[in-house]
Amino acid sequence: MDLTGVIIAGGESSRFGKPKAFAKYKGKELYLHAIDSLGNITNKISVIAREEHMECYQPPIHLLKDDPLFKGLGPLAGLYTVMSQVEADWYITLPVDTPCVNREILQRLLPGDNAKVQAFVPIVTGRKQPLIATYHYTAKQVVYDLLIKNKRSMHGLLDQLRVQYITFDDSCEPCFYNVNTEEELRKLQLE
Ligand SMILES: Nc1nc2c(ncn2[C@@H]2O[C@H](COP(=O)(O)OP(=O)(O)OP(=O)(O)O)[C@@H](O)[C@H]2O)c(=O)[nH]1
Repeated sequence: MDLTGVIIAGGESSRFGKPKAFAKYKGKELYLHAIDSLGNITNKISVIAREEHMECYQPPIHLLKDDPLFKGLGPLAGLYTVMSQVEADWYITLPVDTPCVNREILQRLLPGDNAKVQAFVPIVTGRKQPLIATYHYTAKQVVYDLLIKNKRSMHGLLDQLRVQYITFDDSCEPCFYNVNTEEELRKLQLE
């Protein structure tokens, strides 16, 4: 199985006030946490970053910027970018701001035998987590069709794919925590 890891890091970090990718959690930048987590399951990883930050990542990293057609249209634009520029059967996505996702979680999202499934998506405490999920390359056209109509919702994408939902125990919720503000990161450091 050809699986590419995708770190979605092209957001504005407006609530955080500075680029989240380079904020430190437990002494290490958030983007490096994401690389380490995905590195447990694949050695092919692409980071979809903002153009103005390309120089700030430490090589060797495969960096991409949003396809100009959909630049800034949210995480869906990041998914489209990697699907159109990196050939793979499957893409496993991770936002740059979820430093507690671990190998056990990602392993449960690896594609299974059901050839009809186009996405494996976690559900935790009743909430779908489409940003931390695995997508088949056949989803690319669906992503394109949404973005070209300026539809940016990842949940909207799920509505149009054959999805297998993976339900996680409520106790896993902290692993899915995503950091939006500096205050949230400070609190997380204390836990
Ligand atoms: N490639 C790409 N990634 C994005 C884009 N917008 C958001 N993301 C990423 O998607 C994930 C979730 O983004 P949000 O938390 O909603 O947005 P954010 O820009 O990080 O933060 P805010 O500006 O405070 O909303 C983060 O990892 C972002 O880096 C985009 O337009 N392109």
